[in-house]
Amino acid sequence: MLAIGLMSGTSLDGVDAALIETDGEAQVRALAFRTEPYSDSARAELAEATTLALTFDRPRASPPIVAAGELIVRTHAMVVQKLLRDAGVEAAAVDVIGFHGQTVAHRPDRGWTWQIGDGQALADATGIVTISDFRSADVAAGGQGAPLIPIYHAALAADLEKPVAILNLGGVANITWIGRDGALVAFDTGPANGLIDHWMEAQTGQRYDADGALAAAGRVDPTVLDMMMDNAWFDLAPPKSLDRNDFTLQSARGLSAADGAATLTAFTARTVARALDHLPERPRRLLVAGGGRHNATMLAMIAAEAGLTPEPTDALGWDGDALEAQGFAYMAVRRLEERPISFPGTTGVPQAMTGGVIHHPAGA
Ligand SMILES: Nc1ncnc2c1ncn2[C@@H]1O[C@H](COP(=O)(O)OP(=O)(O)OP(=O)(O)O)[C@@H](O)[C@H]1O
Ligand SMILES: CC(=O)N[C@H]1[C@@H]2OC[C@@H](O2)[C@@H](O)[C@@H]1O[C@H](C)C(=O)O
Repeated sequence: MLAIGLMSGTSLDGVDAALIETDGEAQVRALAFRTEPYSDSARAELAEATTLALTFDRPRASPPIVAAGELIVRTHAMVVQKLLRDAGVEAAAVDVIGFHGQTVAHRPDRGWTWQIGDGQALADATGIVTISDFRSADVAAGGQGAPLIPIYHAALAADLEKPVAILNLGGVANITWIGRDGALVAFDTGPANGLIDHWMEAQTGQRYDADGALAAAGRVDPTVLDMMMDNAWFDLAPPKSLDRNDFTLQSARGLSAADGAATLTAFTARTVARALDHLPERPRRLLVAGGGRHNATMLAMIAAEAGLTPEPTDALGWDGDALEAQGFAYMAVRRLEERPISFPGTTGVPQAMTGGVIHHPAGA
């Protein structure tokens, strides 16, 4: 099948869109990828929606969040058109879209997770069958609803020596471990770039610490780092997942811009090292995807803390910026075929299950 995957991640940097050809099993061919950055005003609107959503005890239609959802659909419909144009493919040739939407709040402990962006509206706008709301069925069944990407990681890594681990350094970090027998263990490990981005914005007005240059110029404050690590969440055995706002900058206040960047980057590295302790067996390789793989300081700190050299997935021919979007395309195909996307070892759901709601375009 030809499938498009659309991901708007926790960093709120933009919409990632990927076109792949896949059988929903071992075969995956990446055909096209692009990112549509959000404007500053769109980013602000989405950030406000997430702040508001977190104050709710359950998802409910609130005008600013409804408006943010419409913004999500408009942006995603536009990026689908651009992706199709890049690829020289007609909408009619595409079998399905996997539409993650934007997580505004993730509260599996309260029995819900909330991704905005109406799947029916996107199906109608594009004329393509669209799968949305990938996480809710898993949470309703008692799972964490995240991470979901492990089944895609497993497909990509089919021919690699095991055990192997794939680390995504997005706003939040998550790890997938694949054992010799194909067993999957996956969970969120802590913040990746989210806190650093907030720190950079507040301290320097820049959106992120390009290449980790500011962190490289600072010194890690060991007391602040210890304070940040002093959190029982890191001792918790998987399955576990995070909301992008579960950690704050509180402990770093008062540090210089560079020392804060260094300390927050070291925090990400140490939480990754700590996550490796929860794996059944040490992986032979640590492959790394997501925007954080461009941060040389972060990668060096992970190497030092974890004793494993993180290898960007790009060296294997897997575009580290595209994996999440490709993953939702892959999961959309699996949804159509009723194949599982979440597992006891990945989200903690009692039994492997599929997920996502199918929307057929109006008039189709
Ligand atoms: N050149 C770079 N140097 C340092 N950091 C970078 C660079 N490029 C991207 N990043 C970081 O990567 C982040 C975006 O990563 P990515 O797109 O993987 O996150 P996301 O998909 O939004 O998040 P999540 O995976 O949590 O949903 C940026 O916010 C920035 O912090
Ligand atoms: C609730 C939610 O949107 N979680 C995201 C987030 O971003 C990274 C990490 O936290 C991961 O658990 C998940 O996304 C990826 C794509 C996943 O589900 O695998």
